[in-house]
Amino acid sequence: MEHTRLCARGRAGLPVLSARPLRLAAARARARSCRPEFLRVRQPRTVCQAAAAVSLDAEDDPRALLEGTSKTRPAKLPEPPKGTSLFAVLPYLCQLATADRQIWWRLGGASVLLLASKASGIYAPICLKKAVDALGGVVNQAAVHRTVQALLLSGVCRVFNTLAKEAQGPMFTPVAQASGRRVAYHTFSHVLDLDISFHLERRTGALSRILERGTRSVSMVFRAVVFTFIPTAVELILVCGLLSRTFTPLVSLMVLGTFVAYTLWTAALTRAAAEARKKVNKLDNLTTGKAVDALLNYETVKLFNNEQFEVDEYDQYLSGYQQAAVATENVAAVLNAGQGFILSAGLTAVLAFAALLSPVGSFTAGDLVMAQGLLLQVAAPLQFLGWFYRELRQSLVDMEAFFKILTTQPKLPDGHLTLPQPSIVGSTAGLQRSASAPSQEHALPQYGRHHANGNGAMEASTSGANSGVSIELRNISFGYQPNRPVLKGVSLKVEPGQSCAVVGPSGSGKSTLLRLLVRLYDVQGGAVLLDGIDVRELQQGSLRGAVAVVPQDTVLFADTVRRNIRYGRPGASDEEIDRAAEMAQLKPVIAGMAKGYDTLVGERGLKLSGGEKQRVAIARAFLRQPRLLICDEATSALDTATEQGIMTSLEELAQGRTSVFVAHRLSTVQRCDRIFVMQAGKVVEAGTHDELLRAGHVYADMWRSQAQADKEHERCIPEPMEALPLEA
Ligand SMILES: Nc1ncnc2c1ncn2[C@@H]1O[C@H](COP(=O)(O)OP(=O)(O)OP(=O)(O)O)[C@@H](O)[C@H]1O
Repeated sequence: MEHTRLCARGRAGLPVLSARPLRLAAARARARSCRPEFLRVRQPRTVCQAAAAVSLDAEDDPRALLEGTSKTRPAKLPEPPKGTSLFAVLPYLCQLATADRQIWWRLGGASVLLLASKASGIYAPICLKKAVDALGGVVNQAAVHRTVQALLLSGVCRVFNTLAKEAQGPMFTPVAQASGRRVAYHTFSHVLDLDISFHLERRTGALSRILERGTRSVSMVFRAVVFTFIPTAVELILVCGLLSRTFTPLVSLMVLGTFVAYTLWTAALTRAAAEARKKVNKLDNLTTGKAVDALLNYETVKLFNNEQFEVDEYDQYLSGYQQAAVATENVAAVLNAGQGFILSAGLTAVLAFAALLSPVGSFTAGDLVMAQGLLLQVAAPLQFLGWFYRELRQSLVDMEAFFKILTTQPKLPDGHLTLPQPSIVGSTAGLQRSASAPSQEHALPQYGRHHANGNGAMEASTSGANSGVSIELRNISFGYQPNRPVLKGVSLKVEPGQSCAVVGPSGSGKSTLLRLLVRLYDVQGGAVLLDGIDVRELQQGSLRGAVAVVPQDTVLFADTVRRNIRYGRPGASDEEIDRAAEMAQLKPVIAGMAKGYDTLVGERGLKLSGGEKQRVAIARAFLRQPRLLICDEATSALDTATEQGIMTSLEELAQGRTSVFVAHRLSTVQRCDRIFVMQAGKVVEAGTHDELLRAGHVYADMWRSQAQADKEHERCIPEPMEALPLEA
């Protein structure tokens, strides 16, 4: 445990970064030592890519470590407790542990071992008493024999005591570990279920610290109770019984008095330390959050030459943390000193009074040796108990923030309806039609069937058949903040299978409109309807399972190209992935990679260019074969030639589905069935490209100015190199 603490907090007790950012930081250092000209000559982004490459290529495949692990999902978590006192948390932990079917025999085994270890621990001083008493009279050969026998037996008892104590760990640890896994599983799942606004309000680094400390606390409390508090209580009862019998019950009362004073002192000071700990935790969250933020924005930091600025800001948090940590350490020092004093004074008094209060002649020298042994025996875990109690209090503080997250309810309650399945079944097209070696199962028309992985992605598309959803926005209004409306009464309709475009100036609310379509937020007025159903009444799984989004900024997982594409439909075969990559014009890029599909793309996909990342997102959409395709500036990072090729592919994908394109470059959406022009949160015009040009308003102006800009751009393109004179 001490080891874990050191790892988590660093040697000086300061928070350190988790392994991943550390690797990135190490890679950054290595990248720094490279010749900057070399890095710059290749491509501007190479500094960051080199860092990612060094950190990730060197890694072994983590999946190799997971062979043979359990695939069964952990049982549901009990309701988190209302408070975070030990009495509120204990029933929660009991409920947690009892879900494990092994608990009862393990608990029985651990109890037997506990009693055996405590009994043998107590019997050792009794043997010592016998050894001393044997030498109390005439010291002859027989007396020495008896002493040696007693000493040997005492040694055996101590060995047995240690073995039985150590065996309790393997007996109970699987239960504690299973509970830890269960808590971590459900917490992670819960956090993923929370809505986007929860995540936008929090820093990822800080959130991960809260979760990490929370799950650690659960196992800490477990250990404190099962391995320390209960065994110490059992030992105390046994020792007090023995002391009462040997001396007088008053001696036992004095032992109990020492324990009570010790506990009260510990409790009082720990309460004060808990307040200081809360501050330490907050600063710890901020420090980690700051570091993670800077590392995630590594490229920006580098390009603006702001390393020192970032380090200075980080250091401010570090110094705040340092102050708060020193304050808690001071409280801990006072606490430890008081505990030491109470224990030493109390136990000395117990021994002295045992001799004074007991009738003369009623006890032997051996009895005093035994009492000393017993008291030391019971005091040893007590010193531990103090540390454990402090840890326990701190764990309870850590749990407060953790339970707060666990009890946070998503602001978007799930609906109960599912999208009606498309009724028209046509011939298979898209991936099935063109996949080089489709599996037999996938070769069948599969309308209305959700994929076995449960993500709801459609597995087939139609050529000519219509599996699209209808979209209707009824006078919707929305703002991220109450006093700043973004959408002000937007109404529009798109028929199933139609393609539409949303265009307009930056900040007019186009992406916001798309977020409302997939219900990342709820509208504040009006309604969003898909297939005539208010999205608030739809199960979010059913809604998102029918949609594929190609976002404005694609961020990839730190995994292989193959796994990143497969994310569009986790059950997809390699052939389907290959076909999707082809449709997204990604194959030439993959062919140029050393490990092809198995190339790692780096942290957040940093090893790929913006256009390549965008094409991975497009490949995912092809794989998903959605009923509603949403492209938010899907080709903005591509050159014109690649853009045209991909637009043709996307148009093919869009056939028989409903599609919504947000684009700034109007030429990419002119073939859409309907174009909605937005300005300042309102739809100001709607129609086909030709209709809008004829109308001669906003769209026509945008078109003219873009055409003008394109012409000027063409004029600026220099002549081919060979046509230029070699010397001016
Ligand atoms: N999460 C958010 N919280 C608060 N305000 C936001 C949030 N996201 C967007 N906004 C604001 O909402 C407005 C509309 O943003 P939106 O992204 O929808 O515009 P857009 O038309 O898609 O712009 P662009 O073409 O530049 O992508 C902007 O003023 C933006 O600052």
